[in-house]
Amino acid sequence: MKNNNYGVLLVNLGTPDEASPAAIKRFLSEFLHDQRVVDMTRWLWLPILHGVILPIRSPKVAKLYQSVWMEEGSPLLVYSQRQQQMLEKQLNVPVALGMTYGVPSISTGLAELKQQGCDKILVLPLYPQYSGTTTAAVFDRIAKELKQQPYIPELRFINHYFDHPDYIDALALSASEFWAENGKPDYLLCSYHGIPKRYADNGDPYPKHCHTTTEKLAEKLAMPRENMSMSYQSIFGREEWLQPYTEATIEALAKKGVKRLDVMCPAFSVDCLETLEEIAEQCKETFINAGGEVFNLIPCLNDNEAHIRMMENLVIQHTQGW
Ligand SMILES: C=CC1=C(C)c2cc3[nH]c(cc4nc(cc5[nH]c(cc1n2)c(C)c5CCC(=O)O)C(CCC(=O)O)=C4C)c(C)c3C=C
Ligand SMILES: [Fe+2]
Ligand SMILES: [Fe+2]
Repeated sequence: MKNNNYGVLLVNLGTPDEASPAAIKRFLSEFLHDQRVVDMTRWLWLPILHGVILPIRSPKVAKLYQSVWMEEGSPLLVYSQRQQQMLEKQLNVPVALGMTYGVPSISTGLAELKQQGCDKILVLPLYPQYSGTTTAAVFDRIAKELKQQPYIPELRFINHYFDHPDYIDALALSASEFWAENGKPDYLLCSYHGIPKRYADNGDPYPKHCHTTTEKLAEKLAMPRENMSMSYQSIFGREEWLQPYTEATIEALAKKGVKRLDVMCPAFSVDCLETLEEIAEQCKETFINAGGEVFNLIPCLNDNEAHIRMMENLVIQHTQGW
């Protein structure tokens, strides 16, 4: 390996280590304790979390995870590990994987890089669109970890890549390759993970980033704008989230006469519960029940060659001078 003394920490959200209610409860508990994710006053939120959400949601969500679980484990982890291995091979510098919640943690990822002699670290959160709920949560974890160390490495942090030409190209290529094999749909919907609307009103740029990604992708695909739009999925809790909601959009499209619908999920770097179950299973059922005929989830970029090349270029750009 080259010895520039720098390493890359790839970060994603994290996932349960088993598809059992107990493992999911552990994961959700860590995730939903983070005030970046749920900002409600602690004395109000903690009784709801421990008294209602964890006991009720864990067994329910366990069944959903079981429906997408792969032989090697949770899809989010399996694809993330492939990305780490491929990027390391491609760059020929140490690349470690760390999850904000669960294992492998950010702490073990940083330790791995330290052990390999890296005193410069580039952090690449695999969230193309910045959100305080995801990207800033990564930053918090890194700061918390390094707080305990006498020597901190030189750090660089990639905030977003929602409009990076290589990212847009990778998305466009994955759609065109999918269509070359399966034919073109009547309509393409870009479904992004949602956040509470209030967070955006308070300055989270996430929806602006999602809009830009969609616009640039539409342009690149030369897709007529009447045949393409965007929406937000994975609503949680009672307050209003970013609109339009994915499920209602899909139902309306079927009722308007769209027979074949393809959905892409550009905010997800890898396929996971939210794409493989919520979109490919639940939303497909909604579409068919409302009169649609053919529904496809275009897979996430996962370990696509173009996706790894995009990461490689991001790393090269952000390590100039190292
Ligand atoms: C409670 C609020 C949540 C916010 C805000 C939120 C933002 C957010 N999440 C992702 C990416 C992922 N989320 C995933 C699962 C997931 N998300 C929430 C809640 C919030 N997400 C929950 C409770 C869960 C767990 C499943 C469930 O109980 O429904 C995942 C998948 C993880 C997996 O194991 O496969 C991803 C990825 C983004 C990008 C985002 C904000 C932009
Ligand atoms: Fe989420
Ligand atoms: Fe979901």
